[in-house]
Amino acid sequence: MDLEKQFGANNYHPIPAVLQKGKGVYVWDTEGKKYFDFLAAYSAVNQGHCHPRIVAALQKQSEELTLTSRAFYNDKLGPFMSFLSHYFGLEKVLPMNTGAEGVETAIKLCRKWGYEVKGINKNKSKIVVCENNFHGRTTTIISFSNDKDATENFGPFTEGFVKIPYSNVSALEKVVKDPEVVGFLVEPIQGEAGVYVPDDGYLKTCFELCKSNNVLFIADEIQTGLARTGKRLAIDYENIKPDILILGKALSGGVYPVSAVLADACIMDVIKPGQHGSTYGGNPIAARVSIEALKVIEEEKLSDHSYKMGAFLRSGLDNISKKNNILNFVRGKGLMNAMIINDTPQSDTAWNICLALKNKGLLAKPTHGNIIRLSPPLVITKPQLEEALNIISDVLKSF
Ligand SMILES: Cc1ncc(COP(=O)(O)O)c(CNc2cccc(C(=O)O)c2)c1O
Repeated sequence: MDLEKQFGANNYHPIPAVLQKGKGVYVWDTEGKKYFDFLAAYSAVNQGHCHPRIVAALQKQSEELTLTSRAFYNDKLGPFMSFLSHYFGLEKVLPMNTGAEGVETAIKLCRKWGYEVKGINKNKSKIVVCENNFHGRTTTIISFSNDKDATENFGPFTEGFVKIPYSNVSALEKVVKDPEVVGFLVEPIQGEAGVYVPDDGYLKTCFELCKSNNVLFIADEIQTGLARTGKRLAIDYENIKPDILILGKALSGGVYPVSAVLADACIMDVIKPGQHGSTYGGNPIAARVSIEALKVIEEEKLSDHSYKMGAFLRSGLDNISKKNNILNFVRGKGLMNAMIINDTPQSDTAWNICLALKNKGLLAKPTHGNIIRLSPPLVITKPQLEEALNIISDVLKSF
């Protein structure tokens, strides 16, 4: 911890736990203390820490071929692209590394489609986004953030984005008719803002509004995707096939940075050789690890399991909130949930609750003041949830 403080940029404020080992839903600190991991690296470790099949894929590929760049083909990328295309039902895949790179790729793809297919005036494209969004930390992405911490003194910002309130159909209806609007970028559940679940039907209505106005519907499923919310993708709750799909985090089961952008050929083919890419994008380790990570989700039926365990977790938390007014209420879908603490966002109550949870063997972290996210690896079992609920109940009783 001290070395990080001495030599590291001060760009995080971690819960004071120094972790050394992880397995399934558990992590251990350097003193050998065991914790439930209720953050799962913000939904990057859906399959559980160090899943043996995913680690084996990483190990095997790392002894064969790690990186060639896209100057050549490699024997793992085609199978990766084919697997993703069939699994998500979109024709083409553009592989990148981090979530933000995926979002940036989607923005560039949507703009280019706007000029070359929709036919809008050069450099006039607009992409609609939602207030309180979180899509990453690059300069263009924070250009459409309204979070002061994310934007202050990082200007000048990228133009071409229109912000509207989340979960508000008429707000989209007003702006989507503008002929220069080329896309609507949305999180199916707003994760970083505090696990805001939109009204039922919101996403479907927005999708239809986009369709009827020749605007691309861009689903950022980096945090909500891959069984986290109890479905393969969060948009599956409303049977939406997005024009552009962005994946990341658990795409590699937390063992390697992998992201990907998917779209049908009529959109993806606007990108020509030499117009976009990345050194590590589509490398053989990323490809082989991700195929295994997706197979684990499928074969271990993690979507159904996440759905059932999420319902069990929320009902347990609802029972706690009935007996303890420090827990205002709970919200979420599948195993993407948050506890809303009955105090002001400016108070440090949620932080102190997380410190107390840590001392009792459960790691969680507040987002935006009084909201504590609860997103364990999806492999968590009912007995483990019962034990975790007892820890949460005991801690909340002491506040
Ligand atoms: C919905 C969504 N979109 C994009 C990103 C960016 O992904 P990358 O971080 O891989 O570039 C996210 C990331 N989500 C996220 C959640 C919490 C913390 C942090 C952090 O930057 O420490 C990131 C996300 O939750």
